[in-house]
Amino acid sequence: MLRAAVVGGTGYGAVELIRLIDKHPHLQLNTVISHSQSGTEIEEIYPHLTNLIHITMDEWNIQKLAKIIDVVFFATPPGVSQKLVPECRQHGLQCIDLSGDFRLINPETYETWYAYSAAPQEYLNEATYGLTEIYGDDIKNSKLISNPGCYPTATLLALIPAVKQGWVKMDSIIIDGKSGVSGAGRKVSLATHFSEVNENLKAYKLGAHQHIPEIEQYLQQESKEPNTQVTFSTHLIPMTRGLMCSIYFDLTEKKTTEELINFYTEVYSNHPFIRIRPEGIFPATKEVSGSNYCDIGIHSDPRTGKVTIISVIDNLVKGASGQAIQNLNLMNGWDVRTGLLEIPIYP
Ligand SMILES: NC(=O)C1=CN([C@@H]2O[C@H](COP(=O)(O)OP(=O)(O)OC[C@H]3O[C@@H](n4cnc5c(N)ncnc54)[C@H](OP(=O)(O)O)[C@@H]3O)[C@@H](O)[C@H]2O)C=CC1
Ligand SMILES: CC(=O)N[C@@H](CCC(=O)OP(=O)(O)O)C(=O)O
Repeated sequence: MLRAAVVGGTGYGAVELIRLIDKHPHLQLNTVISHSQSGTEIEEIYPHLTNLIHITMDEWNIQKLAKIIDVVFFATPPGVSQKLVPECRQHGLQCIDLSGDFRLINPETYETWYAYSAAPQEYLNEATYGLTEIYGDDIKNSKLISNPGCYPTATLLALIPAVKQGWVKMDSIIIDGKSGVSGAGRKVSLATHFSEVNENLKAYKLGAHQHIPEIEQYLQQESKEPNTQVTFSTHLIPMTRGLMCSIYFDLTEKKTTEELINFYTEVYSNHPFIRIRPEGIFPATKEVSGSNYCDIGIHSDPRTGKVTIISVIDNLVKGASGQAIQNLNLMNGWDVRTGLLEIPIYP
């Protein structure tokens, strides 16, 4: 049994981790750390946990923590984990960070897009990008995982197989992302106020989204194409969970829908959380809700020569806490599905 701590206790990422850890056969939730609510029972903040999780949230104290836990999940905003991970690693703890603090290799890029100082270089070097299906071999040997952002998860899983084959014209990629409001976390803001979001659809952070450099970094790495750039637009949609990326690109050589679907099905054949839809069928966010699946539909248009890929995830599961558990499974030699095999909640 591995003993776990979750940091950022009152947030959505944390409460989703608590749900997943609770049903994981090799994990025990030993402590929940809260910056704002230490001393408070978690069920006071989240009554849906009543009679299920009895934990009084605590404050951060590495000396105390190191004696009672083996792994720390950080579900905190940018700028927090980069200060706490070094002391965890010095005590030999496994770390999985849900924030963007360790995702960008170049510290200056992080500082530009996140407007915080970057994490110490030593730990940026140590961190492994936790896009499970693509970097599984590296994840198995890592003790510090930088969990991908939600949009990059849906986007990179959809693009990397074709990019690696050299089939994608790298200057043609357009990613149209849409997210439910829980993607913005639990904190209150005007942008996520009910009356602003309900029966409304709006674009946000155009040209300024922190996931742009993350997507470009990994597409560049996989394509070996210097200065890879993408057009990425994000939209807030009036639902709680779920994220869809509609991705468009030009092919470098002719490929039919059937050829692409067969290829993707083969690439992901040993990856239980990726489901490729048959020709003419495209996934919807509800089809993955509450689950760790990433569902992908592909269409190659013979008229225009353009490919459209639709990729959907639950932002809080495959886009955050589920993928974190999936990575922990790999790090510890457990079956990647452990604690995660769940039929999505439908309707
Ligand atoms: N929501 C999503 O779909 C996804 C989120 N992420 C990332 O995961 C991380 C957590 O997201 P999410 O749970 O949604 O965010 P929330 O805003 O819901 O929760 C973050 C929590 O972090 C704690 N916190 C806030 N400020 C500080 C601070 N200055 N120092 C220490 N702790 C602080 C708070 O909990 P407390 O006061 O109890 O400590 C807060 O509730 C973020 O980095 C986010 O970008 C990644 C992918 C998807
Ligand atoms: C709806 C919404 O606001 N979503 C957030 C996703 C946050 C996230 O996954 O991001 P990081 O961990 O990279 O900060 C956004 O678009 O910024």
